[in-house]
Amino acid sequence: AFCIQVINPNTSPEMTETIASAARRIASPGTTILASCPTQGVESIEGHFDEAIAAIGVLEQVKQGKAQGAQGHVIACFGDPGLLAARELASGPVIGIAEAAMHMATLVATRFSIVTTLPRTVIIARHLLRQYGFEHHCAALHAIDLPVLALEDGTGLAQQKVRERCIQAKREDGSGAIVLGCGGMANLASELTQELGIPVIDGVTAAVKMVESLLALGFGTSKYGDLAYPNKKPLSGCFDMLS
Ligand SMILES: O=C(O)C[C@H]1NC(=O)NC1=O
Repeated sequence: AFCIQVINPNTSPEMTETIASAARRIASPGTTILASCPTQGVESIEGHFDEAIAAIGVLEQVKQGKAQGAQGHVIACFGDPGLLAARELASGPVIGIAEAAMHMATLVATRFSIVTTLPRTVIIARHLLRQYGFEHHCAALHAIDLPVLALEDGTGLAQQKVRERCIQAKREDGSGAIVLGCGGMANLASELTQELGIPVIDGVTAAVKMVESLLALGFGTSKYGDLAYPNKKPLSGCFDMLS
């Protein structure tokens, strides 16, 4: 039985719920999901500035999750904000949804496409592909050109745009799989997989299963080298919460 913390790095309660329900749906029977989002920060993450703010909230949540017994952590934002810093703080595995979805896509197809929200986050996804070494696996990146919280506005427009973009990507890119580029798309993957007949991969569910796998294998984050716990030093002002 595992306890896995799933962190929505933005402060949207609706998106936290979307993410939490996807994580709980896929979790093994014995796995408890602790879903959370930062108490302060930014309601959606749509660029480098937002990610810098969100990363502090991720660290605060990881610290709290450890205290609540979390054995592993998921960072449920497609920019994987604060991933390496969170790995320094954590004992258990920490997996970002972008890396999780990308890894999974490479296991089932030779090429994958990414469908995300805004054009500017396409650029950030490109940075991640390079950082993770998946550039040559990714055939194309697409944006639905709607803000992240359009996924939670109840109109269904963003969901329809994601569906259209996935259909277009399958037709045009020659990709065998599609990666959904937002935590708020977590509830769309299984229906789109059925409709398109190819793996449409959401990073929230992928990351939960990867954390479960690492825990089942007895692996946490390696604390040898640059992911060792941070050097002890006084943290001033609002950062005291991270001491
Ligand atoms: O980068 C994106 O478009 C999506 C990313 N932003 C956010 O607030 N949650 C996410 O998954």
